Amino acid sequence: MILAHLDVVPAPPEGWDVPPFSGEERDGYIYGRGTLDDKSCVIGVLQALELMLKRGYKPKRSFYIGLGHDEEVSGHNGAMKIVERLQSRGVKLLFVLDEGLAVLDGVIQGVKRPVALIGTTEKGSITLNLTVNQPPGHSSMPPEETSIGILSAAVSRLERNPLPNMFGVGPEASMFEQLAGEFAFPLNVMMANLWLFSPIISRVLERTPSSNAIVRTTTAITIFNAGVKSNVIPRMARATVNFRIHPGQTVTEVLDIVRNTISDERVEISVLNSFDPLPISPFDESNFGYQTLQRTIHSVFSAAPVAPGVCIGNTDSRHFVNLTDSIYRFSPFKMKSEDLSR
Ligand SMILES: CCCCCCCC/C=C\CCCCCCCC(=O)N[C@@H](Cc1ccc(O)cc1)C(=O)O
Repeated sequence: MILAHLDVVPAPPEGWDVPPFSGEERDGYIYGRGTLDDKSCVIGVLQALELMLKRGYKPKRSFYIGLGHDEEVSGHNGAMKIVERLQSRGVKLLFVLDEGLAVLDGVIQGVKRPVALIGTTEKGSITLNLTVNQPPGHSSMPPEETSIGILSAAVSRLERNPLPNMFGVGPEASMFEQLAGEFAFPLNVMMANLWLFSPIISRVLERTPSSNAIVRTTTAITIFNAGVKSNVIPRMARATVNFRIHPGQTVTEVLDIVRNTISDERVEISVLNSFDPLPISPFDESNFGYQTLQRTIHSVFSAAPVAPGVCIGNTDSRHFVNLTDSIYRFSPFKMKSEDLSR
């Protein structure tokens, strides 16, 4: 089964060089909301189908295409409904392919050639609301601590105490082992001997946001709200924090650590949503899905080396775990490091 999604995140007008829904082409890039995520995959699938129909191609086995319309808000009415329908028909899938990792060109420090990473798992997630309620008042006679001050301190403790570096505990180690030959000396020797060098490598990886995201559960403060007037001390302050859980940890473990880090009973913690990291899909030589993908990537991307990786974002494919044990996340395009912020 091949998945992609039609919806995009909002596109407020400010900050765009071109209108966000113009799809304008400039210097070899198409600009527009959702170009990467996930219109390119949708168009790729549709064009392939059109070509196959035109050529009268008869596939050797049945396949499904699933185009979700609400992936960006967790896929409850798109992907989940598709899964329900397939389950009611007793369908089992050989493998699922969804958006995810890509052919990375210069993204992994020390690797010269473009390498294709197939996401064989994806991180879990927890979204929390942190709320502080303290007596309101007039700014002319402030108390020692306000709701805003207490909440800011809690949020700052979370940022200053990141969750532990888990390099070597999760599947990201297999990625570096498989890519060892792509690094120049002495990194090639270090990657092939992680039993000895993983303490050094893990420290290097945590220095950059994209590689830090693969070695630990990340903490992102995404919403912060309090106050309505400059001379009024508000009763309530609230922050939203999103954690992306490393495959070596669980929701329960992360929540325990977060409670200990905040360690302030005045900060009420409520879980808005959470799920554990996804199971690791097989990537051995006998796995039909992984091998088919690897062969296809080799033929399209000039024999780029292929390795399993951890998808740091979440996808609709996470809803398919009861239909198959083989879920792969790969978007068929090249990504350079400067593209990560696009
Ligand atoms: C050693 C260095 C390795 C660096 C690897 C970095 C490569 C980055 C390449 C691609 C980024 C991965 C993006 C994956 C697709 C993410 C899709 C997405 O945006 N999802 C959202 C929304 C969402 C979707 C489904 C859910 O169930 C929840 C949320 C997200 O927030 O994750």
